[in-house]
Amino acid sequence: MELGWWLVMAVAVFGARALLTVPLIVWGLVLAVAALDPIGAQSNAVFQSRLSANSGDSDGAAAKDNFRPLAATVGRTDSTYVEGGITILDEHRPPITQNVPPPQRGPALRICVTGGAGFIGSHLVDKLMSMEEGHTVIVVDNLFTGSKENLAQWFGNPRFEFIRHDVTFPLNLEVDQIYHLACPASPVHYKWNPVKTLKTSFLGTMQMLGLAKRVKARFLLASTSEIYGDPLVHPQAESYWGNVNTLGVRSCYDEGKRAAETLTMDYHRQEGVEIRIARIFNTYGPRMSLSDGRVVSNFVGQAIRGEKLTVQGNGQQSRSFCYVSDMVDGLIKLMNTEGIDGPVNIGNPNEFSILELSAIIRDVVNKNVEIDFVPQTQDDPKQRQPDISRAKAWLGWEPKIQVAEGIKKMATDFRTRIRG
Ligand SMILES: O=C(O)[C@H]1O[C@H](OP(=O)(O)OP(=O)(O)OC[C@H]2O[C@@H](n3ccc(=O)[nH]c3=O)[C@H](O)[C@@H]2O)[C@H](O)[C@@H](O)[C@@H]1O
Repeated sequence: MELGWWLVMAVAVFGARALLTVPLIVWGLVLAVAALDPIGAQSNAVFQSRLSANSGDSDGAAAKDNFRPLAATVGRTDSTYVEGGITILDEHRPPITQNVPPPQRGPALRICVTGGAGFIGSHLVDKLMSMEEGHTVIVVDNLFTGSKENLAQWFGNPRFEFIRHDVTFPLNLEVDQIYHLACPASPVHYKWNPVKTLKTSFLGTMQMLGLAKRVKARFLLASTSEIYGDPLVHPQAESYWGNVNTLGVRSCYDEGKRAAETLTMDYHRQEGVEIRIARIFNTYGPRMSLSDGRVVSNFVGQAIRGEKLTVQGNGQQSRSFCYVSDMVDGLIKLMNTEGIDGPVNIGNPNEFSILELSAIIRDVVNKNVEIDFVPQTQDDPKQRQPDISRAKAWLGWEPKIQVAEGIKKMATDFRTRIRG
């Protein structure tokens, strides 16, 4: 019988729609046979040549251009894969689950820096982002005292993220390390809203320790020399328990950080969280806020503007000043050194009275400014000098930058910002 009659009969018996499925079934059978083809490369070559023919390109290059480029799939550079002799487009690729070794965990870490938009925090971020390991850095900051400008160079970098967040509230992140710096550190700032300062120290540390526990991250607390209060032992070693007024105007910060240290140790002892406690002594450098209120930034700003240097009290009280790059190196060493078992002072043991500091700043920045003696603030510690034996022994760290050199660098930055 002629083919036309067969067709008329088939439509009458099965209907037109069923008839259309026949070519699809035939095509499926062809594919199945091809899958069993022992000479897969041959079928592949046929497939490739058909692509080439369709594109009018004899060597297949133009046809390949139609494929989605493949990014990072276990060393492959093309955008097809061959299975059973058939080349399959990338978008139809099944998940690769067999015969591929799991990705090796490299030294690049996901690192959270709370308070990363602040003075020390932003310098720490710069250093972490610049390290050859290729770390990803996630800054968490509510911008109360910090500023996005301090991080301007990193916005748009795929290894950098910024989260505007108040650390007293819960936060979920997947990270390997947490540097917890978030808290106002200038007496002017922390005394402005003491209740919030205490909440930030305690609740903020509690939230971030909870996160460290959940994701098994190593946690570094930025504590402070202020936990020694008005010290009766000089210089201050980590073994000294301090002399703090629980009721004074500075207590919100001092006692807040002392409670934060206790909480950190308890999360370590009770929950097994890997912790580090850095007791940070007075730190200075470029990028300090012009309205920070601390002595070095006040004096450098005043000297540049030609104003009198405001020495509080008689200027005989002492501090030991650490340049910010030394501080950041110390923090990173502390975080990454194994076997640390207790707090570590990070600071520069070179001690100066505030009057001596004013003389250095006049010498380096502006010899023509005068001193203005103004009232002393309540509970101001009379002396402070870190004993850094532990940092030397445990971390192999000690500061390198002398005060005059550091103040020169800081003055360059302040001049630009003050004079524009
Ligand atoms: O810079 C820091 O890293 C430290 O700053 C403060 O501690 P404090 O030592 O009181 O810092 P300043 O406010 O810079 O005061 C240092 C001394 O300079 C004096 N001062 C301050 C400002 C000023 O204009 N003139 C002046 O004589 C103060 O009376 C004080 O004796 C914080 O409380 C610490 O947590 C922080 O670690």
